[in-house]
Amino acid sequence: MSVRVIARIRPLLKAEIERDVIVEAVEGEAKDKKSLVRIPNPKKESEAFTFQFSGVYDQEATQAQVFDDEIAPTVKHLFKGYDVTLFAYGVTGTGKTHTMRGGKSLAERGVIPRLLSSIYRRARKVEKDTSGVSQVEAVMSYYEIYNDRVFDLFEPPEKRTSAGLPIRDAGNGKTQVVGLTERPCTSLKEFEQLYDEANVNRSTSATKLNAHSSRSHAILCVKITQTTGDEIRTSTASAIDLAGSEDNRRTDNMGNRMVESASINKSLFVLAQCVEAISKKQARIPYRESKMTRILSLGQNNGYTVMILNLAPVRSYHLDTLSSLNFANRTKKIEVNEIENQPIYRAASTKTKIDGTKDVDPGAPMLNRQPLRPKILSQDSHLRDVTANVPKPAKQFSVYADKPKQAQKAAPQANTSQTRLSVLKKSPKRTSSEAVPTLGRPNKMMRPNDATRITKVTEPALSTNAIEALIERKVVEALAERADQTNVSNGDPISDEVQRRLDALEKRVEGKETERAEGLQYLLMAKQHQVRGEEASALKMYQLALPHFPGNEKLVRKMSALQERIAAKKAEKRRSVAGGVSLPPAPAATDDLEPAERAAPKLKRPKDEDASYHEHTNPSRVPEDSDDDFQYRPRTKIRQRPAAATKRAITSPLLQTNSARTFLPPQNEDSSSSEDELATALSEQTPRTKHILRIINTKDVSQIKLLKGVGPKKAEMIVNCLCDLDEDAEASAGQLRSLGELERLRGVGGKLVEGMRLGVGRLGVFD
Ligand SMILES: Nc1ncnc2c1ncn2[C@@H]1O[C@H](COP(=O)(O)OP(=O)(O)OP(=O)(O)O)[C@@H](O)[C@H]1O
Repeated sequence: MSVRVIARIRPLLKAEIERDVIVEAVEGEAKDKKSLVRIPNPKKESEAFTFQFSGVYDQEATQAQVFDDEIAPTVKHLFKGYDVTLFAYGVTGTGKTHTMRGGKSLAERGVIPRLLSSIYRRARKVEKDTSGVSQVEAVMSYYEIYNDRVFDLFEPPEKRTSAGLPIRDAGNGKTQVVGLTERPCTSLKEFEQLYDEANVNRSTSATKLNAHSSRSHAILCVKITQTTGDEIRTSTASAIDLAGSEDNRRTDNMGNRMVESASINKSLFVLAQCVEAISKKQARIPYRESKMTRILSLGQNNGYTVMILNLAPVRSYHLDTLSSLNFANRTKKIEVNEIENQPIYRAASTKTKIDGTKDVDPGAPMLNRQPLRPKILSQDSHLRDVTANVPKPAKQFSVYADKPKQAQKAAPQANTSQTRLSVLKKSPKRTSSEAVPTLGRPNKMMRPNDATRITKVTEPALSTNAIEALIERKVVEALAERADQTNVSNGDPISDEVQRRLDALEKRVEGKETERAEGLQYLLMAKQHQVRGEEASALKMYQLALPHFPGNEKLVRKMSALQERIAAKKAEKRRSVAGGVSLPPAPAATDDLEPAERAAPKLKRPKDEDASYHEHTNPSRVPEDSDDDFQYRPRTKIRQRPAAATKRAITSPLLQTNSARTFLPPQNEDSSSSEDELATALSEQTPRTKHILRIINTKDVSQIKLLKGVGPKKAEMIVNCLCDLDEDAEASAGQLRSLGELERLRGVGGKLVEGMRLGVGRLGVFD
């Protein structure tokens, strides 16, 4: 089924006024529930755009209503073994944290505490209904992604390492954070205490748009384990409060806030790129370009995914709201595999004693797979209806037989945990020796004379020895994994003196790298602002970057050119105002205006005042003069495409990815054509070349420097060149498409590229 998207419009805040409300929730076809969001066209107020979602909640909607209608139904699926992912998405200050966490009072409690309450209630019911035969346990982990680094929120900040926790792929589209604390949590009270304590560790700060703005993405995972006899079923509910995208023209962020903001915007930008790539069915989805997208794994993960789109109702958010709506519109079309986690069966590890009797090792886990089922494809089907009304498709594969045939006959829909439970109740409890043949295989692999066979139908494919070997391998793997995790979080004790020296060394190295990285971040942001025509903000960024590059004359030259340009524009504006001429809006963004001008009543401004929103998506409207007199000559030019290639302006992540198909003219498709060409070019490369280009195109110094023969200085140089290419109309947004292009970058050359290739080849991955 597809990702279920619901929208929630928050009430007005104190400083907002009723007549600024432009977003409304409207009834759709179903009269009992609102399902449309209506918002005016920023270019023509008389027109409105309408977006349809699975549910739309207006300003009056309560926390209970949102939870009961949209989230509560997922708990049932969680207990059937499906993973559930809930995430709140929206611009800063639109109510994500309010929706997910909520307030302290009962009525104000958000989705997360209500979800936990519901889980505990259901767990008690399961235990009661089975007279204690089924036991349910819940453990929690809670972490944040701050500046693209993962930190455990159950650990106090002073215990954090600057690099954060590593993440790795855990198969099935899941990503695992290594070394994360898991806290068992037996009651709602216990949860609330843990959750509140952990939230103190979350990075929040005041910004102009939100006094308690989340500066990180927070991910709460509740893993529930249901044990019924020898069957162990686990599933995880993940509740994610994403940080909100920020248009820094409105936040006035500076310093750390700006760096955080850049990181938040970048990850949301990657998320939007992922959604775009999925919707265009592209071969490469850029999940790996940000930790948040790797962890969220939208469209890769199995189970149920619900996105809550938080919206502000007022005009000041107009363009951001449209971008969010467009993003959500695409997200709702993403298909997610509706596959429950496979149960694990304990027992069945038998050792034959000398006297011929068998010894049971009850602790040994054994995988007992579900038969494969085809994916159910449906759009916007309601979660509640999925198992209730949609009949399970006929089993098309029989890779592993789950139970002896008799049991299957008694329960024809053997794929749900409920039926499995009922089978367990009906049939006498399995003994360990019976458990062996449950690992049946397809007929073509069956061994007719296996001594452990019980029924003719489900002959075991593996001998007892093979099963034991399999179990042993699994146990060794599990132990190795655990050891791996322990190593990360608790290394061998070392003396205080050594630790002190290590810390000092780490700080020195980190300090230098962070300094440079911070400087580069400011430069990058300055360039982004400049492309958008936000010259005042660009200047601020250059000013912040300057201390990181002392004595850099080129930077100083850039800044003074920019200053002159801003002054000239202001003078021109003053002249035109004095002359009473109403000029069309300058391409420069609103942050170049004086506050009084910014607050000027809409009527006095030309009807095209929101043009800045369209400029970035409509190539023909990119401010032509924005770069001309301010010389941004890329240090490296690459002959690539004809001059007709579109210039791609960079804007806030939401705005940029919004090709705004709903309302923008068709030529906007051009904005993505360079990406398409890039994807095609990349898909034609050899794996080794692709690997190198992928690393280079991350523009991440820490990754690039690891390529053979590169090192930190060269890596930085390469990143600088790529950033320059961002400005170049001929390049694909600073993305390289071939090793030839890489070779031609300043300071790179064929020898170095060949070295990189050999270095990658030596890893043996691509041979
Ligand atoms: N449904 C609502 N009812 C009452 N107040 C709300 C609601 N939604 C949001 N608010 C208020 O709006 C303000 C901003 O909300 P919140 O902090 O949840 O935004 P956010 O989207 O999480 O922002 P950020 O991304 O900056 O963290 C808060 O004061 C919050 O109490």
